[in-house]
Amino acid sequence: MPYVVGLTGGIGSGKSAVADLFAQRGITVVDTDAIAHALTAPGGAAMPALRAEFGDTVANADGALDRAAMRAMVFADPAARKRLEAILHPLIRAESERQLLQRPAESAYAILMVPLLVESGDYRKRVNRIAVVDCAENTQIERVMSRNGLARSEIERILAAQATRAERLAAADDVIDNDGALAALPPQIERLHGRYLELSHYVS
Ligand SMILES: CC(C)(COP(=O)(O)OP(=O)(O)OC[C@H]1O[C@@H](n2cnc3c(N)ncnc32)[C@H](O)[C@@H]1O)[C@@H](O)C(=O)NCCC(=O)NCCS
Ligand SMILES: Nc1ncnc2c1ncn2[C@@H]1O[C@H](COP(=O)(O)OP(=O)(O)OP(=O)(O)O)[C@@H](O)[C@H]1O
Repeated sequence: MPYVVGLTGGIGSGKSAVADLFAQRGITVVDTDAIAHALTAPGGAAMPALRAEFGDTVANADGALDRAAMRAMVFADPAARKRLEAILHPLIRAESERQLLQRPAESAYAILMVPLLVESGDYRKRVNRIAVVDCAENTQIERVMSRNGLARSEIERILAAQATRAERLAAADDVIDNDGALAALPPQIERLHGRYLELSHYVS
């Protein structure tokens, strides 16, 4: 079993920026957001079940999930979000497990990147350690507004569906501070990488 570090953080906190720095150090990154996107791409394995549950209008002409429409629906309606998650989460979990087990031997440990890790008992049990990318809520909102062009109110609804900053910090073994410049990340990741190499050495 590989040593697995769970990487989490709220929307726009900087998980992808942090994951890239681990990947540059030869570490396998299993990205559950990327898996969710693949499952809902044209011909994606989740699309038949999503059409059956929500109707054919959830798909675009090319067969991919209409992400903007689904986002508007599920972050306004917790029951719809549960129906979406009931279809996607088991598929995401199975695929992430498959990718973890397939990791190349050169990767001494693996990063499992899960936005909803703190919220999920299953993922918490699966990981050996939890690293949280942390920044102020307002920083998250500003970054997502400039990246996706989403309205502040829409981002606030997504934040409301996630654990709070305090809940995430309470679950963290390691905290990566991403309130500053991007240049502040590599020294933090270098230090954690050294620590994870040591820790994985003792369990493998
Ligand atoms: C609602 C969907 C279609 C919106 O798509 P969109 O392209 O706008 O966002 P994307 O998938 O890139 O996710 C961006 C971020 O939104 C947040 N988010 C996504 N799903 C959820 C959720 N169910 N609950 C809370 N926050 C969520 C996360 O911070 C994530 O990093 C999409 O997020 C989705 O299918 N969500 C359900 C699957 C899921 O829970 N994914 C989280 C990874 S396990
Ligand atoms: N320290 C930083 N300074 C400035 N911009 C940053 C910083 N960290 C991340 N960003 C930018 O903020 C946005 C969100 O970062 P990133 O995509 O890494 O977050 P994420 O946690 O993976 O987001 P999501 O949950 O939405 O997938 C990106 O456009 C990224 O380039």
